[in-house]
Amino acid sequence: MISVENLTYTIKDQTLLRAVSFSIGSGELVALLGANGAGKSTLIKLLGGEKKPSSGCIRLAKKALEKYTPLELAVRRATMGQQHQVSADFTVAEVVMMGRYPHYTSNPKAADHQTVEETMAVCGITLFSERPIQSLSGGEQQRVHLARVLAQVWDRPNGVLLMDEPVSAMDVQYQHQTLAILRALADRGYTVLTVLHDINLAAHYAHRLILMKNGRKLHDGTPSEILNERNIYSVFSMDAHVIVNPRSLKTNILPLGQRLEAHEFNSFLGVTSPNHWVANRNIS
Ligand SMILES: Nc1ncnc2c1ncn2[C@@H]1O[C@H](COP(=O)(O)OP(=O)(O)OP(=O)(O)O)[C@@H](O)[C@H]1O
Repeated sequence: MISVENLTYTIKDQTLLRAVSFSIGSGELVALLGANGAGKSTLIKLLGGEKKPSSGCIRLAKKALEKYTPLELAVRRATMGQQHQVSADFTVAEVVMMGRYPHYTSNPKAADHQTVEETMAVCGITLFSERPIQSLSGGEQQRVHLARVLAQVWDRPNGVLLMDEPVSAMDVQYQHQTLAILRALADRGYTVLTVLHDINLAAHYAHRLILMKNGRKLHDGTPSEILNERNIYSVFSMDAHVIVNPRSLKTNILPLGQRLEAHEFNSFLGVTSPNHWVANRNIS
């Protein structure tokens, strides 16, 4: 449904994405994982039309993105970015209705109101519907924006959802609930690409993972195919033990953690004395 060929993005002589290629079919939930600064958000912005590629091609249903009108794209492709700028005065229901803007001209129709109610219910925010968005907690606000983005393509099972860290502010229950919603939508025909930092959450719900580092795609496959100690180290420079969870039968990683020896800690501070940090803070 969405395909990317040799996508490169350069800004001010800095190449943030290098010849990235992949495709995601209708009915697939793909998680994009990688080190900080790997280029995941840049990729989502290119797919969402917020940035233009320096070279390469993005196709939606085999047609180049630039051949669609903005309205054709808006009713079919919804993006949840990391930052959300809405005026503090809007209520929760009004923010979710913003997702329906591409679907009506002057006033929302009955179907738009029904969509807003359904997506608010799915995201567990119906109780907040008349509250000003700014009065909600960070995780609650993120669920409102999730509902807004879902509302945009709710009646388009051939739609595309591009999500950039959609659960970063959510508690563990809502992290799982959100991924379960995205998985259910993919199972109904949506094409879903989501940036995540939690590898186990990604491995539990995604059909496929794409691992990135330094603007390149390093690994692409099912969780059981690509989550191994070598690949995890190559992307995150982190030792981890990989197991199959005996209850869920999903691939799980157990990070082995890091320990900074005193000389390593001091080297961050540019000093050599082992007791420098403690001595300067009068801590016994
Ligand atoms: N406008 C810009 N000018 C220069 N460099 C930029 C610009 N925008 C992003 N970058 C750099 O491009 C790299 C990729 O950024 P991007 O936000 O895509 O990373 P990411 O994989 O989403 O990281 P994170 O996991 O930290 O969110 C980073 O090193 C970032 O500092």
